[in-house]
Amino acid sequence: MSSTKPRDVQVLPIGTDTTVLRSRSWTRLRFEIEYALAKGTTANCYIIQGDKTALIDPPGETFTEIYLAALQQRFDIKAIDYVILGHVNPNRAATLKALLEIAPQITFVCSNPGAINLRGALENPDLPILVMRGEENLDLGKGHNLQFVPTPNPRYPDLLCTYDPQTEILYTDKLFGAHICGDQVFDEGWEIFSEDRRYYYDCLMAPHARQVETALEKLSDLAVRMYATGHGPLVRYGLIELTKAYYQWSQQQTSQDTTVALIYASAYGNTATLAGAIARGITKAGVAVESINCEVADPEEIRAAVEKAAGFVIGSPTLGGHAPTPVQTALGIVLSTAANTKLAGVFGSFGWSGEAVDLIEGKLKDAGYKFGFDSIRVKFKPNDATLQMCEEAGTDFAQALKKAKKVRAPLQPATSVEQAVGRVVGSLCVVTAKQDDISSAMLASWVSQASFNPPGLTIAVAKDRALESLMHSENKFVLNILQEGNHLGLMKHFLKPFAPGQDRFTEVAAETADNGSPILNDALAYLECTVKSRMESGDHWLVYATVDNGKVLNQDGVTAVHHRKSGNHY
Ligand SMILES: Cc1cc2nc3c(=O)[nH]c(=O)nc-3n(C[C@H](O)[C@H](O)[C@H](O)COP(=O)(O)O)c2cc1C
Repeated sequence: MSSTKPRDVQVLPIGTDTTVLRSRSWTRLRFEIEYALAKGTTANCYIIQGDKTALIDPPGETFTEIYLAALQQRFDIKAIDYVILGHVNPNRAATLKALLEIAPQITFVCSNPGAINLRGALENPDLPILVMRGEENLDLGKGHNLQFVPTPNPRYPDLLCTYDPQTEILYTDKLFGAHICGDQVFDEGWEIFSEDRRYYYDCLMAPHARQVETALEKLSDLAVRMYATGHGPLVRYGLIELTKAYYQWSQQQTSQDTTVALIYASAYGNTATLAGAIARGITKAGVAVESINCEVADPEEIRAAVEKAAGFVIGSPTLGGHAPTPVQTALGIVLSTAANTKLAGVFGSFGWSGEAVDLIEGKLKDAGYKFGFDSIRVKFKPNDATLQMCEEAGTDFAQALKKAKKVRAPLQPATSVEQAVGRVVGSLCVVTAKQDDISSAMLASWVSQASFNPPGLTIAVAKDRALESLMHSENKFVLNILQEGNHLGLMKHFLKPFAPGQDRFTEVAAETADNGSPILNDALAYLECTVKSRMESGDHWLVYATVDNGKVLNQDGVTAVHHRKSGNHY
């Protein structure tokens, strides 16, 4: 859905006295892991006009101008009484300042941590702010007697939901969103958004599933007809299913028996972005993350998380040649709590000298900890390739923990059922994919034709494969079918362990297909494919793709087939 359409603002009434203004960005947008599906996004703002007028969540500065124009066309900005912020993002400061210039009487409404951030972002210690702790109401008149529910989590400690009993709309900011841009304001045919909503949850919510569960409980008493989300389509039709799914996905995380404590601080968001990518890599390998923002966590919380975890990862920016004090305090707690048999990892963003990562790594090394990945040092803001590397480092970390557990459990011989399943054969293939600066590959034999018209096939991709992140709907890839007798070299190459972010193609002869993915010169045939959908099937994603193009490279060869002893292995 990537497009060159210009940014715009879509305006639609959604309830009594209530209108949404969706600032739309159609371009692919990938500067944080949750945008990896590259379908653009919308920044949703709402206006409620009771006797008093409230604006909820004005967009960031890339929209300031067109947003104000759209607002001015339909509403009297001078008449705005309140601006409610479900989350204070510093990039909204420009829009807020512009609003204040036109309407200096505006009172801001946010949570207590939000108020601290807002005073900083607007560089005004005397800003009029109504702080909502959960007990207070804000009566706009005409029945819009707003209630507020703080739903903090480590990544967004200031998150605040707003409920309007008049319209039964719950303004959820980060909760229940999706990064997708389109003309559809609501989620009619809601299943079409399932993959996007799941991915959004996996990236943004899974690392603090415990706090999501608490938020769901707090919100469960409200009679809600619609979730007015901060991003993507508003949730009306799939409301019950999405709520249930949030419960279920969170429960899947909180009931995992292996967890990693992900402890970090981030002054400007860069280290937090790295933390997000590492968390995604860990959770996709079936290990839970307990994410901890040292700036808001109390020592007991850090201690409990580290004690329970099989491993820990610490992230820190370098500020003034040091790790910030909350990170140093957390490090002290880790060193005094965690047995040195626990696996460790270190990462951080820096500007020029980057002492923080060295300091943390040094102290952990001195204490005898083993590392699940080489320490990650990223200059300022990470790019796509860095995020991929972080995700893969997270997966390696989780796999090392799982392997350590397996070693302790004795190996069982294959059961007769497993042996029988093993008699299902598949062709040996290599799936290759390249999107901009990111590429990946995977040996695959669970491949099968699935449709004649259109020509389509399915591929089972293990959830913890690096390639998995390039196998979402509308992604392109090449299926390289290997030739019997000429397959061992390629098989060996693609089965070997690669370092996080390592290029899989430097030592193999390949050309580029029309869809941008590599074609292996030694393949018997190749198919250029587009992912249409994916189905969750246990520990794999079953990817259905249609074939756009293809060619046999050697008419005399036959397909290499993979014979197995057990259905428990590839
Ligand atoms: C006040 C200040 C001091 C900084 N000091 C250092 C430093 O001593 N060494 C360094 O490598 N980078 C330094 N930086 C750069 C930050 O480490 C860099 O911006 C990093 O991306 C911040 O990560 P964060 O977004 O997670 O807070 C400094 C930045 C600021 C604003």
